[in-house]
Amino acid sequence: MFLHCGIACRRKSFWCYRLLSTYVSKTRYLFELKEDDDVCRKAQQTGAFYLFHNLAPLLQTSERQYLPPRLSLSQLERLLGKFGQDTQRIEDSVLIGCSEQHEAWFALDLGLNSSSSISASLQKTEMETELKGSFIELRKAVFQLNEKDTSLLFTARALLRWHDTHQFCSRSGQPTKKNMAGSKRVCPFNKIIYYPQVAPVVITLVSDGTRCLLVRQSSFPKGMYSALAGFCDIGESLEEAVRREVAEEVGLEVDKLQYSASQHWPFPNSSLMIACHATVKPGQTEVSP
Ligand SMILES: NC(=O)C1=CN([C@@H]2O[C@H](COP(=O)(O)OP(=O)(O)OC[C@H]3O[C@@H](n4cnc5c(N)ncnc54)[C@H](O)[C@@H]3O)[C@@H](O)[C@H]2O)C=CC1
Ligand SMILES: [Mg+2]
Repeated sequence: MFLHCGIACRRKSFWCYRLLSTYVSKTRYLFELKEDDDVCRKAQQTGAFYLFHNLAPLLQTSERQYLPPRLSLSQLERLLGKFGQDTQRIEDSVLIGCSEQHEAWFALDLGLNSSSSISASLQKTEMETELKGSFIELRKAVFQLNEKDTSLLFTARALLRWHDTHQFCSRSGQPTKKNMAGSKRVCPFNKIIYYPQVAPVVITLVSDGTRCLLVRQSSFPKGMYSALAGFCDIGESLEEAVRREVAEEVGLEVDKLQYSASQHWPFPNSSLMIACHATVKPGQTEVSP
């Protein structure tokens, strides 16, 4: 019976192994990196590092496009050495993804004051010269980056900012400690675990069937319009948030709505933008901002 089970299981695991897609294998590896500090530390040896300075990514220009250069661990250690920094600072890096071949990708901000070493912000201009690139505000660079780099740098910015602003336990007041991957912070005093926060936001294109409604905030650059957006309140469903935001901001009542797509948005804090199409009742199209 035992033998039979053993064979069956082995067969089963053989099939499981064979059937694992590259995507599933990558996803499980990322999960392991988040859960196991030793595996993550090992992954840094063969990984690649994206650099930031005060949340602005290091970018190089190539044919009117921006490309984020990647450094190996030894290149990063050499750089830190050159600027008189302790390699301990690498502990501040956060995991942002990995390749299909399991090369792990990390992001490190050299401009923010480090939490794991006493070193302060590194000089921006000197670093730009050394690295043959510029630290450019992500919001300004976004239209000259490809989709894959945008997504990685958005994740990196959001995670780096979250760690920078969540260094203390809100109950004990003690410094919290980040795990290697940066997927959480723990208070060593009372063991509370803090996970990176994402605020759900609805963004809705309202239409009366023939026209759609675009709006602008006074803070927008001249000529910029967008669909209606707003943060979800605690206790609300997605549908309730859309109805409330539309009523609050333009005084219209939503009749029907449909989910369309979603996107992570790291400005100013991490939010999940959930996009919907909404229609108002016929004849009820008087806008009151
Ligand atoms: N991708 C796009 O085209 C657009 C993106 N957005 C983004 O959508 C988000 C929400 O848009 P708004 O019209 O500003 O929201 P909103 O209409 O909910 O108004 C903002 C106000 O909501 C309150 N608020 C409630 N929860 C909040 C939270 N978790 N974080 C910050 N403020 C909170 C604050 O009082 C704040 O002043 C922003 O992050 C903005 O960057 C907004 C418009 C266009
Ligand atoms: Mg709004």
